[in-house]
Amino acid sequence: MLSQISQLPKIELHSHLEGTLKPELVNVIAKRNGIHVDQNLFNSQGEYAWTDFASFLSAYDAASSCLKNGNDYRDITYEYFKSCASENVIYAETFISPDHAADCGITYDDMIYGCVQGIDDAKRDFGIIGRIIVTCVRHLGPQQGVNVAKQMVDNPHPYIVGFGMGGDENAFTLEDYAPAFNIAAEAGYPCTVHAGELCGPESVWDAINFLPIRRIGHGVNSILDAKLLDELVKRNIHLEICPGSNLSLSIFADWDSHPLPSFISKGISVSLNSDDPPFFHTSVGLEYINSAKHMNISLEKLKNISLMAMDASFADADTKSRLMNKIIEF
Ligand SMILES: O=c1[nH]cnc2c1ncn2[C@@H]1O[C@H](CO)[C@@H](O)[C@H]1O
Repeated sequence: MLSQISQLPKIELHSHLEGTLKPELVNVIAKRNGIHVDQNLFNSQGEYAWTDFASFLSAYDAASSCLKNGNDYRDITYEYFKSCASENVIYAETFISPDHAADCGITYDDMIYGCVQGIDDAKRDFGIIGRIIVTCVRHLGPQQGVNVAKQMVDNPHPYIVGFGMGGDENAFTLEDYAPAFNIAAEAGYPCTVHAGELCGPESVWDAINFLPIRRIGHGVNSILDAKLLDELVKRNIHLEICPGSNLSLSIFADWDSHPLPSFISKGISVSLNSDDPPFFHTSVGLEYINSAKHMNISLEKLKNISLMAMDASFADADTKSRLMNKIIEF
C-alpha cells in the first residue's frame, strides 16, 4: 500500500513559499548574497530551531531574510516544485508574500518574475504544474493587506490564481481584512484565509461570514463546533489540512486526536498539505503516508483527497478537469 500511496497523483494547496526554504538553501543563498545568517536559527543538527508559534514566525522571517533578488525567488520556487514532483505531486499552489520580498529589497515584479521562471523550469524538467496565491500577512495590519491586494490586482499574471492571508491569527479581526479580500474577489480572484488553526471555531465563523473565501487554511478547530461543520458542508468550504504542521505546533497532542478522519466522515472537502516543510519536518508525500499509517486513511480515501484538492484548487477549468481525470485514472 505504501508504494501505491507514493505513486498516487497528489495535489498541494497550502505551502508558504518562503517557508519551503531548506536550511542548506538558506546558507547557499545567503553566502552568494553576502548576507550573514545568525546560526542560532539552526540547532546542532542543522535544522530550524524554534519552540512555539511566535518563535516559528520569527524563524520564518529570519530564514527568508537571505533573499535578495528575483533569481533567489526563482531558485526557491524551482527547488520546492522539484521536491513536490519527486513525490508525484502533479499540481501545487504556493503562497508568496510580497511583504517578505519587500523587506529584502525585492520588488513585486522581480519576485513574480522569479517565481514564474521557477514554475516554468520545474514544469519543463518534471512536468509539475505550479500556481501562485498572493498572500498578505495578518500581523502587518489591514492597510498593508489592502496594499498587497491592490498590487496583485494591478499586476495580473496567468500563474497568479488567488489571494490569501497567513500570519498571527490573534492580530486584528478578520472583519478588518474584508476591504483587502473584497478588492481581490471583485477582480475575480478566489480567496483562502488562515483561520481555526490557533484560534477556535469562532475564527472560522468570522472567515465565512465576513470574507469572500472558498477555502480555509487549516480550520482544524472547526471540529469543536458541530453547527459549523454542517455549515462548511452546506457552503462547500474546503479545509486545507496540514497534520504534520498541527502536531509540530502542538495544536493536537498526537495523531489520535487529529480531526482529519472526522472531517472526512462528515463529508467536508479537505486536502493534505505540507505548510512549511523543513520547519515541520514534513512534505506532501509524508502527509499522505502518515495519514494512512497513523489515522487509518485508506488508499481510496487518499485518492479522494487528491480529487477534492484538485476540485478546490484555483486552477482554470481545463487544467482542473484534465488533472482530475489523471487522478481518476490512477
Ligand atoms: O502555519 C502557519 N500559520 C499561520 N501563518 C503562517 C504559517 N506558516 C507561515 N505563516 C505565515 O505566512 C506568511 C507568509 O505567507 C508569513 O508571515 C508566515 O509567518
